[in-house]
Amino acid sequence: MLVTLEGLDGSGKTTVWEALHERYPDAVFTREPTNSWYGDAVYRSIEDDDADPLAELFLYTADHADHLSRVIEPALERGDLVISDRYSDSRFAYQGATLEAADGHGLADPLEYVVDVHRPFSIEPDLTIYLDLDPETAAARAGTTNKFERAEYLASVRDNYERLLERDPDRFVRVDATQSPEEVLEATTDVLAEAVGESR
Ligand SMILES: Nc1ncnc2c1ncn2[C@@H]1O[C@H](COP(=O)(O)OP(=O)(O)O)[C@@H](O)[C@H]1O
Ligand SMILES: Cc1cn([C@H]2C[C@H](O)[C@@H](COP(=O)(O)OP(=O)(O)O)O2)c(=O)[nH]c1=O
Repeated sequence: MLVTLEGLDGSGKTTVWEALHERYPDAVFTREPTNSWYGDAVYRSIEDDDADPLAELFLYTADHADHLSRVIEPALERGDLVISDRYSDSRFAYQGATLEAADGHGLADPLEYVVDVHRPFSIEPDLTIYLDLDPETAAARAGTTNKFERAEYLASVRDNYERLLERDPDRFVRVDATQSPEEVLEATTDVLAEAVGESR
């Protein structure tokens, strides 16, 4: 079973993901960007304020393809529970917003384009937990250390996440990320326990 955690920078994904290690000791914990050299390339791009948005999309997507074949597919074939801190929806929301800000880069609907790029080869999560937080609080928590962590940009990323939730209401579960870390963890654990129970 593939579970993904999504949300704006600073929404508390990594905090929850780390706490879940203890609750699900047998699960495979993974993340995007990954710790491979593809992931290193992605982090170089994040630090580059002038990165071409389309080039950046394909760097992230290369990292995702490698993540699928090296980590996700083998784990799912073994029947493991996989919990990923960010996954394809981050690309749909973030690169959709970056391309949109670049006048769509000639694309009629950047978010749909990014979804289409993934469709032939990617694996859809069984469950996506969306940590919902307003962009101002998210940017403040994240510390605005990179180009993606500014409130204005995060507002358009959040709009994209809302589109994704609307088109896929059965896969997404929204968790209110303004709650305390303990409450966010409890809500996430409840959702996970139900989903894991159902899949047995
Ligand atoms: N529920 C919460 N309420 C307040 N602060 C939080 C909460 N969850 C995480 N934080 C803090 O916000 C910052 C970003 O959290 P993090 O888990 O790294 O978010 P993300 O992985 O989504 O970027 C960290 O300093 C973390 O301690
Ligand atoms: C996985 C992924 C991340 N990102 C962005 C979100 C983050 O600003 C940055 C690094 O991701 P991450 O290390 O998960 O940041 P955080 O823990 O602050 O949420 O990359 C994308 O734009 N597209 C993607 O596909």
